[in-house]
Amino acid sequence: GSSWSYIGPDGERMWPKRYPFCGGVFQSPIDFHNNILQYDSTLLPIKPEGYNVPLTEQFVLTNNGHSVQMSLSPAMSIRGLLSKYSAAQLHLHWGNQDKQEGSEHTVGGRHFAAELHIVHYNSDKYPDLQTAADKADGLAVLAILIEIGSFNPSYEKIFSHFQDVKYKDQKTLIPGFNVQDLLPDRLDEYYRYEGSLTTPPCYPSVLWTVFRKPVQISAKQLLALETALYCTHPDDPAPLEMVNNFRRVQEFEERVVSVSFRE
Ligand SMILES: NS(=O)(=O)c1c(F)c(F)c(S(=O)(=O)CCO)c(N[C@H]2CCc3ccccc32)c1F
Ligand SMILES: [Zn+2]
Repeated sequence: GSSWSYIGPDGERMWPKRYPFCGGVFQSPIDFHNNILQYDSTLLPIKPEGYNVPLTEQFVLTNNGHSVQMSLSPAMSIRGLLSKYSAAQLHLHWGNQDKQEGSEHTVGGRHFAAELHIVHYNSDKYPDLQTAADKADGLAVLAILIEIGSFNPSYEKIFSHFQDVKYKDQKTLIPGFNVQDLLPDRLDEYYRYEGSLTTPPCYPSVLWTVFRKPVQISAKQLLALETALYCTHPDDPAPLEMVNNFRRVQEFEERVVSVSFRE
């Protein structure tokens, strides 16, 4: 029941009034353009561990009113960072059927169709996501840019359940699958910077890894994402479609984005 939205009186321009960090430093998302990128040869490939979750396990898919989120197993983690980061949840950001440009991060000022975020917390230092969420070294989010192309059977393992989570607070169970199949194949090529949660409370606690290579889903899959879900409860007299749930790119002065790739 958080009191913020992406549109209207509680929209992103008003977030800082209730959530001061949203008007603070190190805010995300940002635009990746040439004169802020710096090659860093020390950046290691991201190494997912425990991502291949057996069919016998289940993920909880929830409509939380802002996005559709899938709980992840704490047995899932990523290596290659200073600490071990354990997976907590994944969720998506997208546009609408008339403007299919709903990614949060942009490249050369261009939006992708959508963006997947896999949220991890520093499990070397903190017991859970809530404790880690407001700590400077608390979170690591993997961002996967999504473009229109061929049908993606891995994303379909999530998308095929949208009819069961149409409305706020609805949940359903998804059999385990290899979450690594949601990632592009090049885990060694990415943008890296210190930023924030892109939703309130906007804590500046996120080490962002945005993969250079986008993944593809079909036009039909993207349309399902853009038209299936509502921000409101089933009985709400004023239903609100869950569309355009992306924050605009933030000012990025005197900050550098490290890249793990040359040209
Ligand atoms: N784009 S993003 O990766 O920054 C990001 C979101 F975009 C987003 F929507 C959520 S949420 O939990 O689904 C809803 C708002 O908290 C979270 N969840 C985070 C926000 C802070 C927090 C605290 C406890 C549990 C989850 C989260 C999030 F980290
Ligand atoms: Zn997100």
